[in-house]
Amino acid sequence: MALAPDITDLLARARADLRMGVPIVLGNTHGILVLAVESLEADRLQDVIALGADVDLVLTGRRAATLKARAYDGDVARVALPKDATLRWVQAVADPADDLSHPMKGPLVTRREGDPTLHRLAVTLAKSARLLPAVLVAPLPDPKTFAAEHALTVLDPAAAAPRLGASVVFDSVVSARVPLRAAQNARLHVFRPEDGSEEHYVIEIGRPNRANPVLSRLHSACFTGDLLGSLKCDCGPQLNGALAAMGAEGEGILLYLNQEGRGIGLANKMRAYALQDQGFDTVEANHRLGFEDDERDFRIGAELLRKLGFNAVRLMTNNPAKIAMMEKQGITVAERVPLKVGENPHNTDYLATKARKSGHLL
Ligand SMILES: Nc1nc2c(ncn2[C@@H]2O[C@H](COP(=O)(O)OP(=O)(O)OP(=O)(O)O)[C@@H](O)[C@H]2O)c(=O)[nH]1
Ligand SMILES: [Zn+2]
Repeated sequence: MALAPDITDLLARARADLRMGVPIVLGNTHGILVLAVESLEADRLQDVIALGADVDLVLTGRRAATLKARAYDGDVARVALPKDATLRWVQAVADPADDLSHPMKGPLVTRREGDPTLHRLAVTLAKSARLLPAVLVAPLPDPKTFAAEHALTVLDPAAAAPRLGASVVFDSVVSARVPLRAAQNARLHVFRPEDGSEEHYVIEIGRPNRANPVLSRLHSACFTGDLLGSLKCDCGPQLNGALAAMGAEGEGILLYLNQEGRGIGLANKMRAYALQDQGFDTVEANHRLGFEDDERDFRIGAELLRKLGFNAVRLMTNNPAKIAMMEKQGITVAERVPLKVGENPHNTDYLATKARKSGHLL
């Protein structure tokens, strides 16, 4: 029946549940109960332990490496939850904030037997909810009944897994004229993803000919740099520089993608900043939190360009990964236009790290 939620709707509901600290159920005949560590509450932790099953604290391989725990499953590690585990302990394993001041007392016992497929899916879901990538998992012998008794969202893993990795489909919601300082003939388009994730915006300057490569920028949201004028990165000057260049040419397309913190969200980016104050660089900080260097889905940029009728760009970037992904998605990068602005004493190391570790072009 069309009134019932489909798998995309259920995934959006599951993300909201995890952010609120509500458990979800993955699986139909065999299944698991999943709770995000970031939103875990003490009474829910006790309830999970009281189920009496072997509970796992599932981390990414990156976080496990920092904790020197064996990740038998490669990209994820299943840490056996001690029966006397406290909320503080669980949070300290997941969150690196106190790694240096209160090093974990190990060793952490990780599981190697059993199938980690559902555990991996649970971590992916926590990431897509912009939470720390760490979840508590308890096996459920009868997931459907358990979910019904506790009014929990149930996801069928066979349906959920492909949706989590799929390209997002967008609806064009509205567009209207917004005269900008950099270009008076600008329009803002709002695109809404059908999976319930963040909206993205496109600023169209002039009326570029769809048959020619358009001057473009894929700009990732940076609240601190774009709005506050943070000196820790170069985002604000890049945003303004790109708009100014498009204004000077009389046309261009700036995609403002709400992928804050290279796709980890503002809260996690601030966790990364706190780690950077402890001496870790931008890449190391992401890894300690359990993330990859860059968690953005660059397919979104290509998708939006295509929706607006563009197949070729002159891309303003220093990031070769953006160029490669555009090409892979079938958008021709006719030219790379360097965008070197905004270097200052606070971001010299950040920019140098990006050049050294992420291959950014100088
Ligand atoms: N996780 C994390 N994200 C950061 C940090 N500093 C800036 N960001 C984010 O990085 C993104 C900036 O990306 P872009 O401006 O696209 O930069 P880029 O990938 O280097 O590519 P170009 O600017 O096109 O060369 C924004 O989402 C920022 O919020 C950091 O230290 N950690
Ligand atoms: Zn920034």
